[in-house]
Amino acid sequence: MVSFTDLFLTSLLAAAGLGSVLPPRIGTTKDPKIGRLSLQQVRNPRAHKAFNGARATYRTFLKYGVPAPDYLKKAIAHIDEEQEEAYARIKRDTGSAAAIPINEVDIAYVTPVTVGTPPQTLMLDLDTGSSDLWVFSSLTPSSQIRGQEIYTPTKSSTSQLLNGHTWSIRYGDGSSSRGTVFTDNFTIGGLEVKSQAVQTAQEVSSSFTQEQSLDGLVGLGFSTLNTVRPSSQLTFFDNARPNLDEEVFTADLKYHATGTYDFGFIDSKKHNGTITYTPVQPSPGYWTHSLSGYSVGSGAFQSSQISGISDTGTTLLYLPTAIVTAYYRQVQGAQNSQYYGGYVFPCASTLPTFTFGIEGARFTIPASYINYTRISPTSTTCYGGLQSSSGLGINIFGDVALKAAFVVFSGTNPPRIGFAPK
Ligand SMILES: Cc1noc(C)c1CN(C)Cc1cc2n(n1)CCN(c1cc(N)ncn1)C2
Repeated sequence: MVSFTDLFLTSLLAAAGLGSVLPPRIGTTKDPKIGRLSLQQVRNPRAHKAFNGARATYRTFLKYGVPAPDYLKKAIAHIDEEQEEAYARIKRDTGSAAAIPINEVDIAYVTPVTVGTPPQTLMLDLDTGSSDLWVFSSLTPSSQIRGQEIYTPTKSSTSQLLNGHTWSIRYGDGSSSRGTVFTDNFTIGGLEVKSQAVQTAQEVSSSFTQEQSLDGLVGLGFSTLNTVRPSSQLTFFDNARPNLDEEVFTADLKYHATGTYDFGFIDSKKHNGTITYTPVQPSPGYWTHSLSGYSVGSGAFQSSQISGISDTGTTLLYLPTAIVTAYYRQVQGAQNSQYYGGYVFPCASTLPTFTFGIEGARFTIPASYINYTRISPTSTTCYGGLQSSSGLGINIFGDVALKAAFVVFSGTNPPRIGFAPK
């Protein structure tokens, strides 16, 4: 038989958050035959603070009506104080920084970062589709620099040459860069990584030279894709992860507006409703996952697993030809132009929306995102934000799709990616 006193003590300790130190709490089942009460205990889920023994002893004095000695009350305060200090010392890092479109059609987004001591500020493209952190630098030939900010390692007291290491990268559009490697302090949005591998460009292709608003890239793909040799280097996220509150970073990219990248936390003010997660295949190193299907305008949703990569460094949405033709079939005057290298249509066309599925959730890309840009400032022909992936060998969920959602890149084990409405 369980006495009233035991029940009282148990409920008192549970209420005091001490339930976690008790054997499991008591559930109740009544046995009609013998009128006995058997109680199965479960943990108090709310008991997350450390145990204060002095407080437990104090309560025992109370329980038996014995005045507690003064030293006991002081002991309770001493233990509480030390526990609070301990919690404060477990510093947990987070960061938050702007994602600024570099031109009027959101061709890419750049984020202010600092490198070195004293800090040198550069505007870099955070790119989940690659894993090299490279910058225009004092080692880049001046003929290849046109207005970009550069990192000068010799001006940083914390820079160190990574002797004998080089890198070379080529992107999907044929643009490329290569060079040498330093380590230095690197921060994004207040989140610092000491001794981050910073790849200094000794050569960049003309398309980077022409992009004066972009001083380099921060690869946020998996570190397996890093091109530094003889030993590959870790991405900023992989270096920061052990100190982050949560092993995540989020992308809140916006149409013709500045959004944010957050590291180490999920800002509930940036999304509405639930985040739908889906598994990520981390090999060979992209954020590879599947869509659960699509629909065009108000058409019926077509369920089908569409594997691809969520890539913040790619401007447009590239999907299988069958889906893309189904979309542009709804657009009067649309055609797949070899001359312009993709689907184009009269700029005055009324475009349908495009909806993609993540598991059971649905995300609709507004027509305006797909009316991407005029072929030229005076042209009446426009280029689509949705294009065929047939030449790429992979489907790419680029910025046109990602800016329609709040996206959580979760470096947990196993990795996963989450999409939420916003
Ligand atoms: C193109 C383009 N994309 O963004 C910008 C800026 C441009 C303009 N262009 C003149 C310059 C340029 C080319 C690239 N970039 N910048 C950024 C990285 N690129 C990627 C990343 C990635 N994950 N996948 C494919 N390419 C290619």
